Amino acid sequence: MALLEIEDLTVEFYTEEGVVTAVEDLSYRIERGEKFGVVGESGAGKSVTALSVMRLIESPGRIASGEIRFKGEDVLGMSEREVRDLRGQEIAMVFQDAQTALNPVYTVGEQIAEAIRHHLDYDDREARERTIQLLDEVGIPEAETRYSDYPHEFSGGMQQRAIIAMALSCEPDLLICDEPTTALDVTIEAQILDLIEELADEFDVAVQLITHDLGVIAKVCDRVMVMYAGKPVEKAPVEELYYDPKHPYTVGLMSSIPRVGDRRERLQTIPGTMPDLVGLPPGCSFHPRCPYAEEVCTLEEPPLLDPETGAEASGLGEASEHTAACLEYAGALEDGLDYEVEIRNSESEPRAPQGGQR
Ligand SMILES: Nc1ncnc2c1ncn2[C@@H]1O[C@H](COP(=O)(O)OP(=O)(O)OP(=O)(O)O)[C@@H](O)[C@H]1O
Repeated sequence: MALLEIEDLTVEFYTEEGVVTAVEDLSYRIERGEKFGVVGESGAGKSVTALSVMRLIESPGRIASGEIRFKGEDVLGMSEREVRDLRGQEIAMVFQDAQTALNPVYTVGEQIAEAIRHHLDYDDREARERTIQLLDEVGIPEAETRYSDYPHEFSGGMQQRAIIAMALSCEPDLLICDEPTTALDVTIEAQILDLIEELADEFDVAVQLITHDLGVIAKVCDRVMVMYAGKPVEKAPVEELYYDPKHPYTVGLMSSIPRVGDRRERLQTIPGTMPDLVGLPPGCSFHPRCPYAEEVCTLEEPPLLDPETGAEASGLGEASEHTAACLEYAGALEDGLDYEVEIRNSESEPRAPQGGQR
């Protein structure tokens, strides 16, 4: 049994424009201690997926169908009280904006200590000691003194460290990080990613890392799911995704991995934008932006397939599996996919493939 199992999850929002299917038939699993990345452009459904796991989807949204199991327990069937315990003690979440997660009127230390007192049976002194220890572990210098600082006295990076300390304070088994470094500059981003990686190993906590940046996933994760318009389009162990991407959308994302110091607009190499989720294009949702699309792509919607055998992926899939939702692997494209992956071994990080031209 995996730590987290999501099966055929569909989440809808009832808006004035119509029903928005933000997530559709999504399945994935996260093993204990695994670092799992979810990547895709804005609006792909990454945050909605994470909020569903925490049962935090609010009106006008609802989980229309599917199953969510955490340690085998049916999350959607839990009482409110059970869900609160799940959020406090088993799954913690770190958001992009540390400022909104910290209350400006309490000191940083008090806020973390309060979370510890609330979730674990610690008295005031123990909670304070544990907080100082945690602040130290997340790399806040002079943790004892900084305990009494207010959030505004912390830099953005320090605030995010404090939030991570708070998230870890109740010893969760899963830490969901939703764009944890988007608001930070590149150097601080790298430090926070290192921290998340170190702490995941030290605290033996699984991580679901959500980002629009494949470079971030490469640094931290073991396995990755690429999402497009509410659906998974590719799932693979991270190295395989980098060296042998199978979906044209993934190739486009990789071509736009920014290099250090490069703040250009990301994803500029994939022309077009995510489709309107109220009226998704027929067939493959990516076909209007895909350089390899053929007529069949406007007619048929590809499921996740094994690129080698063309077999349809079953439900949650195996952790080692590499699958992609492209009709090429059903043998349906006449001209095939025509891109090459360029690997430069002189670089320490895997490099982007070069998208091919027709
Ligand atoms: N409260 C809401 N009301 C209506 N639609 C919503 C709401 N929240 C999300 N959606 C819909 O769900 C889609 C997916 O949103 P989601 O926040 O999961 O995307 P994302 O991949 O996390 O993007 P980002 O990187 O911008 O956070 C949105 O484009 C929007 O259409």
